Amino acid sequence: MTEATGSSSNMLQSVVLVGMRGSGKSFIGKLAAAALGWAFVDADIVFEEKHKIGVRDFVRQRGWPAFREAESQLATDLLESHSLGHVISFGGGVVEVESARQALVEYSNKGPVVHITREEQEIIKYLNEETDRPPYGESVSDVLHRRQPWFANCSNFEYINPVDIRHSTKVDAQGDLSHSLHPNIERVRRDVARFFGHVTGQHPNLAPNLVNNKRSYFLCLTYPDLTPALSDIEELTTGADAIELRVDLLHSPQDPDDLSPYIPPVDYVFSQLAALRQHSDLPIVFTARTTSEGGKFPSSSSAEAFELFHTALRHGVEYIDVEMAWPTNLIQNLVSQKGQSQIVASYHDWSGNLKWDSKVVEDKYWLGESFADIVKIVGKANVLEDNFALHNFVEQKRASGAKPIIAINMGFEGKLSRVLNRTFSPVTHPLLPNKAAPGQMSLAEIQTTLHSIGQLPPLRFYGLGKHPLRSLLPTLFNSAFETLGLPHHFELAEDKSLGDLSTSPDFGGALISSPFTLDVPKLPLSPDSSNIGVVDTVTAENEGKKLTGENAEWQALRASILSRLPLESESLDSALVIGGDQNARSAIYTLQRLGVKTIFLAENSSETAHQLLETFSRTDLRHLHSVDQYPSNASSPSIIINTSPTSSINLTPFEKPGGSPGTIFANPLGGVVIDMTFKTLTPLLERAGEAGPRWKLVNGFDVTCEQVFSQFYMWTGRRCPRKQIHDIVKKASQDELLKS
Ligand SMILES: O=C1C[C@@](O)(C(=O)O)C[C@@H](O)[C@@H]1O
Repeated sequence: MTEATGSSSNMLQSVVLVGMRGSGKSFIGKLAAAALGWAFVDADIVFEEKHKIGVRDFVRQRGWPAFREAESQLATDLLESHSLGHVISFGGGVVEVESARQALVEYSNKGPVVHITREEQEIIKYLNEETDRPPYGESVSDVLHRRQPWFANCSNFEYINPVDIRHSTKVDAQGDLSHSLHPNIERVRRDVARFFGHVTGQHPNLAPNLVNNKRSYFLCLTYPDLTPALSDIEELTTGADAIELRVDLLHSPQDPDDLSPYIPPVDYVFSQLAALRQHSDLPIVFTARTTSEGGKFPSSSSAEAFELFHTALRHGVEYIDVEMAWPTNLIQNLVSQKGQSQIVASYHDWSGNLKWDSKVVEDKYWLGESFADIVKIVGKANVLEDNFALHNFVEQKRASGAKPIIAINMGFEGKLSRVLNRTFSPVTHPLLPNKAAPGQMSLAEIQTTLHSIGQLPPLRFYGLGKHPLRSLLPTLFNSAFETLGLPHHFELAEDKSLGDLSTSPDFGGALISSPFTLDVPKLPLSPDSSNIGVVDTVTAENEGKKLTGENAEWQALRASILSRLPLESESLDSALVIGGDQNARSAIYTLQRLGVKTIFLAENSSETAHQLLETFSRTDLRHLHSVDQYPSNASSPSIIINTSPTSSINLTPFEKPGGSPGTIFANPLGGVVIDMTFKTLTPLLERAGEAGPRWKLVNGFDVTCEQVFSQFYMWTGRRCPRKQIHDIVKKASQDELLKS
């Protein structure tokens, strides 16, 4: 098996996909290419273009050996000619030829070769339904088993295709607030983006707060089997920066309970990881805590531990916790293979005898520092003063520009050290079956304590302007602050000016709705809000001294679309924006950023339309005076956004049942229809619903939820409790009073 690539490789180095026919290489490859903004190359298609004959016919006319030779020649050529900025998918049989295997192994020393895997039964089912490719002349299962070791040897990463084709037809949704109705699309897209962003180094999935030296936390999962807890992962991890998978605590339900010592089987560990990845894109801290350091992993089983660690790197795990007591040569080898992932060097002393000002601690620190990205030292406090000694040690190291350090005292007396620790504080959650260590606190408990001891100043956030859901905003933000134990407060300040509010040192930020949106005085703008020309959020840093104007709406639109857009919609040829008022700017910008080729704007005022055409002059934006002018020869849109409840555009074509105008809903793959009106169902959404279940419906409430998530993150640097917000908004949307 080749290993994860060293960090010196070029980050534009193309990604190569190998794996069995039917494992989903093209499907995952196209999603990966879209996420990276790279081009996708299907080697089979290049083969057909080059040889002017289909793969199936080539094999029929010239036989398998000739095909294999031509295929492996092409593979070697492609690795050279497309070595940068591409996602290249190779035919499953490429590994049958020795020279192609060698070329892949060589390539894996500089770029990612990803083995796409999928359950055997899934592959067989898929191939039984498919007739385009030449028959093997042997059973799929035999072919799979023969090639399996080659795939593993030639690749340095592995990605488990998360799409369960046996269930994928059930992915459907109506225009309801609940995200959980269409989880697969969102999860698959996010997971592919996370994995490929990380392994290419384009967007390493590392915790941003850790990088910026802000306070960061990881949640320690203590389940033997995560399956029953998966639906709670979002709630459990709210506000956290990473998730610790305590591999030593995993126990397969298929193994007897009393096996001791117990090492969870590799397959079990990585199927648990894959399941976890489907419920969170937070970075994972992969830990096999040994019995001598307080865990359950046999301390003498270094070979098994390092097999797990190397496999974790292959699966794109972001942080690996390596105890300093493991053999040096094994550690060094792992470090040399870490690629974009990071190593945490850890040392635990449970005895209660660890002295933070001792040579032992100093030596452990420098040992960890010599090979890891983060050093973790955990002792046990007997008295409160043990935490002061720990704190002094950390502050000294920090003052000398040290690497990030996690320093904790276990035990009840050690809680203060958990509150003061800044980097990756391990936290628990009330819903977990048990704590990973004595004295562990929840994230909310730590925040509340930080506030009580004067370390987390309360900030004030304001709602300016007349937001359509203004009566709800304080509840949304304040309940989210409360859940995370943050001492902040949100209030409406509709008649106040940003200038007056932002001079106060406790100013945390503001949300701005029209009529203020366009004339925020001389605020430095983020690149997005400056391109859009609309500010709806103000963030404050440096005790309010550094303000920035942001746009959360486009982020909300992008999230609403990406979580619903059919996975098969790989190229977005066209989209329709209805109405040209202020929201149209963020809508057009979102579509542009998503790579939509042609955007039609239905707006009856030529003046309004022309202003937008000028702003977005680099986009292929075409003006229509009405929706039914949508050209019959243009491809049907995959995304339709009605931007305004008071749109001047005539929506009567949508008003009568069955009356969908022209080709608007004709896209066979369906798509996403967003009506930013604050009604659960509008004529546009109703017509889209009639067009079939492939159309996913989004209303103003849905978009607002996403906007709140973005604003909350911009203000606090922490993820918002999503379900809680959804529930509040859903309840409100059912309230007749809000349906104005
Ligand atoms: O190393 C640590 C710290 C810890 O032991 C604690 O004290 O919170 C919890 C462990 O899960 C983690 O790996």
